[in-house]
Amino acid sequence: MGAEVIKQVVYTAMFVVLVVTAAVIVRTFTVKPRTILAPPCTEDESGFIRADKEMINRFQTSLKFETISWEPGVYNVEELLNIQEFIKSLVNVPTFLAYNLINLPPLKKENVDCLRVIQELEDMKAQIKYVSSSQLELVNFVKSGKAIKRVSETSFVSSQTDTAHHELPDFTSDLLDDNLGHNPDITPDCATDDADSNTSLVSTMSEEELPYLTSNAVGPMLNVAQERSSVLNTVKVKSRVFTRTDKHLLRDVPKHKPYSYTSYSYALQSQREHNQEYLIGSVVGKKGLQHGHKHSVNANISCQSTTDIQCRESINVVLTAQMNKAASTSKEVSKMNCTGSNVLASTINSVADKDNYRPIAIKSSKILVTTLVLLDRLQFQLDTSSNQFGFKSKHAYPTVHKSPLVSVEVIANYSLLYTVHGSNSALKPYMLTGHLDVVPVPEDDWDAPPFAAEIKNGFIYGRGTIDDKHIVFGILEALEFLLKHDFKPERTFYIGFGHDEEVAGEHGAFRIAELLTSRGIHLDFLLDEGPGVLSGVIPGVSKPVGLVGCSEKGFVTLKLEVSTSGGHSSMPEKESSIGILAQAITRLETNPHPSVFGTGPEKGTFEHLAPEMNLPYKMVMSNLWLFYPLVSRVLSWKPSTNSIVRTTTAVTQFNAGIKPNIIAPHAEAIVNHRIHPSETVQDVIDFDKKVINDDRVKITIIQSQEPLPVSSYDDDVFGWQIVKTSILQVWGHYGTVVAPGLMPANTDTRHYTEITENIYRFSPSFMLPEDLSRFHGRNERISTKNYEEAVNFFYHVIKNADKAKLEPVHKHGEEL
Ligand SMILES: CCCCCCCC/C=C\CCCCCCCC(=O)N[C@@H](Cc1c[nH]c2ccccc12)C(=O)O
Repeated sequence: MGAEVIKQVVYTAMFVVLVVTAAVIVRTFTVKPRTILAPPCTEDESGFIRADKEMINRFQTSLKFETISWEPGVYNVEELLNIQEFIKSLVNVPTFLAYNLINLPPLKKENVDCLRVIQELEDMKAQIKYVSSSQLELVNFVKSGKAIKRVSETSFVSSQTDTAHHELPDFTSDLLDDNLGHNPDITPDCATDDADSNTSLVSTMSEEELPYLTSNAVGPMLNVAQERSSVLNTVKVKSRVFTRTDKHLLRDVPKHKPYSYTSYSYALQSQREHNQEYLIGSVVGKKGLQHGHKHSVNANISCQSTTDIQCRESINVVLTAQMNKAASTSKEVSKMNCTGSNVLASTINSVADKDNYRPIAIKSSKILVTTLVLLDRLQFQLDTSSNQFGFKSKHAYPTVHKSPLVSVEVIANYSLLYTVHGSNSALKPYMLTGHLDVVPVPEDDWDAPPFAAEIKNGFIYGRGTIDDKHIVFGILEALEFLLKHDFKPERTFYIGFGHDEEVAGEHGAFRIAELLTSRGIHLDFLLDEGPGVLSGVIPGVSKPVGLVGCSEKGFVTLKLEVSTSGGHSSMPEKESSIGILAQAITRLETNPHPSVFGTGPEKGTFEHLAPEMNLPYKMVMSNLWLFYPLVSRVLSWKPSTNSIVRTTTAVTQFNAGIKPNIIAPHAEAIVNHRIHPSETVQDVIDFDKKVINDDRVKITIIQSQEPLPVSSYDDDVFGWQIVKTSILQVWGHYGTVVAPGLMPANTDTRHYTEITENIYRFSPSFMLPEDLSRFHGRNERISTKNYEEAVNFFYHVIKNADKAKLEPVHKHGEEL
């Protein structure tokens, strides 16, 4: 009886194994590859855009002007010093660090630490070029003709410039020079005979001479030319004067050091309660010979007043008097400290003295500045919303910027929204997005300097090459090419370049999306950065894979805190805050969130790729119904593939302790989870609490985002087909296959979910496994060939998307 049962069981088992094996074999050999829609794009095909020297050069130039997004937050002095260390490492590279240090109440003099940091920052500024946020405010002010209201009280402190290299024009000078001549009444004749011959006049700069202006500043600046004469009451003083430093004239502003080529702007802020208006005056000048020579300068002094009549009158009178005085004593002018810059500074100071205005000095240097506001706590708020971008889009892409089909809007001061108007309003618009900012470069051991855009062995090295400037400039190149070749789109499309993607896009992409929503715009699809063409990254596939992110993981950043009583280290308790927290962290790391492989778009990845895989993989991947646990385990081995099978856990910060002999009363850590689409923020927190299982560990949410919806990757869906076809047109000749996938990191797309259901994430970068660590890491680079491919990819996207629909597709592929 027993033997009979065993026999039955064995036979049944053998039968099951046989059936399963047969099913596996049948399945392995019947899964069909997905249809390739488009023919590969060959070099002779009309429309192929060749990356000539100029194109590469434009891209290189863009890489030299970086805007680095710092995580906003409150930093203590030590942290600030670390940041400072980093900033120091940028000295001597043509990099602009755009940041604001903001803190509000006045600095207490007795706060030695704070003063020390500020002094060091000041010293540091002598060596670094900054991009000014205040410049834009100046421009906006001039444009609007009315006051700029500031949220907080701020003082603008200038930076200095090393003139030796990377000469860049000062756009304030251009702005203000244009104003000269509006009021010929006040043109005192200052000294003219002592000017050094090396001193060249700061004359009005032509557009051609301003190639590196920030696009966001250029836009409003150029528009302003026609308007400004009518809205401003301009006082012009053109003079040749002598200069020394003007440090004693600047109130509310730390001392300046001598400078070599600088322009100045001064503003008065009304202190009247409900009347916060600005008066802005500017001096631009170029200093002549140094070292023992007279410091001659050719200065243009210009003053635009606000709508505050009293203030305006006041400054006009004082300025006129000052300049007349300078003119009448021209030979003595250097002695009396009547200088191009300080005439205006002293004028403003006198007005301030008598009329209760608060002077604000903006000393700018070419493309410049940081805004440093001194505060009374040992803390500084780093405000990343004031970035500027130094790429020459307007000049490098003249057809785009002059085309009547294209309109450009500056959003949230620094982001850009292009609308390319199509002729057929029946066609739903689409959108291409990218971002202008980059992450910092903490390491200095790159194979080529991170901000020099050097080409080595066919690769352009530089921060931003793959994240994300190849997209920004790829799009602009393609559009320039198309418009030059008389492309007139039928379908309207938008191009959005956010300025703060690296710190979550809360200002840039958010506002762009908000604007589009307010206009009632609904998009057919949107394409943003994402995985790319991956070669050797996905196990079992030898062909390159064009992986398109059809969903994006969510995230939750948690703060874990433990507080204990602390005390003397000679009499410790059994457990410390550090020990308790370390234990919690260890528990989290040793208990990863469970694999949910196959419940999100990663399933589609393998459905698409199984037919392309080598035999053992093909068998396994074609039969996920059987091999799920095995595949999930194998994918968990490598960080890149592990990221798609589960919610990941990364402990990113740990802070505790004050001194070797003090028991740390407080320890805290930051944990960053990326959430798989089949889980929620709450699921993650519940899991963590269970794993930590210690009430002494306080958990708070710093920031979170639920995973994003999964966009359709059905072959009938227009946006998916556009992206897929365009990938194949460019990379098809390598045998590339396209597959949907899950974006493991976050992008700006989360801000656009209300205006389209179809969001695709794909970066036109060809990546080998070792390239994945270049994102935010060392030696970020792109080959010149790849950059050419990126441009051609966007060319095809724009061309393909202009069709009402793509050719019918016959579908293959099935559920695995
Ligand atoms: C079998 C499949 C294998 C899958 C392999 C996956 C390969 C992935 C390849 C490339 C990944 C590219 C990652 C690029 C990331 C660029 C975006 C980025 O860096 N984002 C940052 C910053 C960020 C953006 N938005 C937010 C919102 C909230 C917090 C941070 C951010 C990031 O994600 O941290």
